Amino acid sequence: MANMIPMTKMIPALLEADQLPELARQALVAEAELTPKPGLVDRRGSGAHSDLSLDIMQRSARAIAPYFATMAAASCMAPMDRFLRAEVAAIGREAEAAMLRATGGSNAHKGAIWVLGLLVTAAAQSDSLHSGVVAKDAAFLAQLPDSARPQLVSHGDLVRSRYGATGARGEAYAGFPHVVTVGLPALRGARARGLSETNSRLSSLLSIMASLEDTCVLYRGGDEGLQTVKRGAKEVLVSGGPGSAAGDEALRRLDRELFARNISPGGSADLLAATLFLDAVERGLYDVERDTSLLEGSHGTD
Ligand SMILES: CC(C)(COP(=O)(O)OP(=O)(O)OC[C@H]1O[C@@H](n2cnc3c(N)ncnc32)[C@H](O[C@H]2O[C@H](COP(=O)(O)OP(=O)(O)OP(=O)(O)O)[C@@H](O)[C@H]2O)[C@@H]1O)[C@@H](O)C(=O)NCCC(=O)NCCS
Ligand SMILES: Nc1ncnc2[nH]cnc12
Repeated sequence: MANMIPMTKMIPALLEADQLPELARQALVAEAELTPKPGLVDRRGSGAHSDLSLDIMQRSARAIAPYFATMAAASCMAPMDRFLRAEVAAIGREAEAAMLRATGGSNAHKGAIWVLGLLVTAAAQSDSLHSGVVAKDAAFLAQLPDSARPQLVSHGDLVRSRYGATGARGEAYAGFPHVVTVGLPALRGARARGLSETNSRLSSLLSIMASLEDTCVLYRGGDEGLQTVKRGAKEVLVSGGPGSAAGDEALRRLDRELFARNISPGGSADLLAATLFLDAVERGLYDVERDTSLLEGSHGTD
């Protein structure tokens, strides 16, 4: 695997191209560690997953990070065209295989490989670190043909034919609206209101959950399950949000309900990771010496 990045290709402003994969890894770990997340793996346990744990999520993040580096390197050396799209798709499929090896066959981060892979590739050759610009470039790349796409039928395909949900592909083709116009404003709005970093990240996740057509939820819980997730997330937010007594009570109710119905908002979790990634990229957060900037505040205790 060629993951050397030419030193001449620097990201303008504060980031260098080889810092992007590390930020992507940090975003995945920060998402996994964020607690308490309804139905999802977090520091408390496995949520609605019998085959995932925090340790498995962390192993998966470590296993796929080198592939983000390979994508960034490929992006530095090529224009944004169908050849780069094909190369990134091939690297993405290698990353999925590495994830499955690291997790003993569990699907920890398939959606995240797609979302962060596209964003890392776009950011590595963007003249701007503005989240909207990076997301738009990533959308352009996603829309180019994936010539080696296997003929397998995924859960997303089944849900698309049953409910018409466009899922992870639709989110990317549209320029990641749940990241740029939902997750990021919610994260920053919560910070501006003085919420802790943990509660700001939870507010961002819940805002995404309140409107996303999450194909993981649809696959396991059907349309009724999706309405439960959307309604429950809105209820937490309108009750005062995470950190308020009523909001925390509504969050605990939602968590119990998703656990009982075996529903997990995995797509929303991936888009929270993408939100944290773009937030860090735009703010030039990466700190080579300390290597911890994005992970601070993800422990559920601040
Ligand atoms: C475009 C691809 C992502 C393939 O998409 P498709 O829809 O065909 O495939 P799925 O297998 O259904 O995976 C999609 C995953 O995307 C996440 N997701 C769901 N809804 C959305 C949404 N609206 N927006 C964004 N992202 C979304 C979600 O991933 C997370 O959930 C997974 C865990 O869920 P779980 O229920 O446990 O899943 P399983 O174990 O599979 O099933 P159960 O039996 O347990 O129920 C976890 O992976 C999270 O990450 C969906 O799962 C893309 O893969 C693709 O085409 N790749 C080709 C390579 C390529 O072009 N790459 C380029 C850039 S890298
Ligand atoms: N924390 C999490 N729990 C379960 N599935 C996920 N997919 C991405 N992040 C996840």
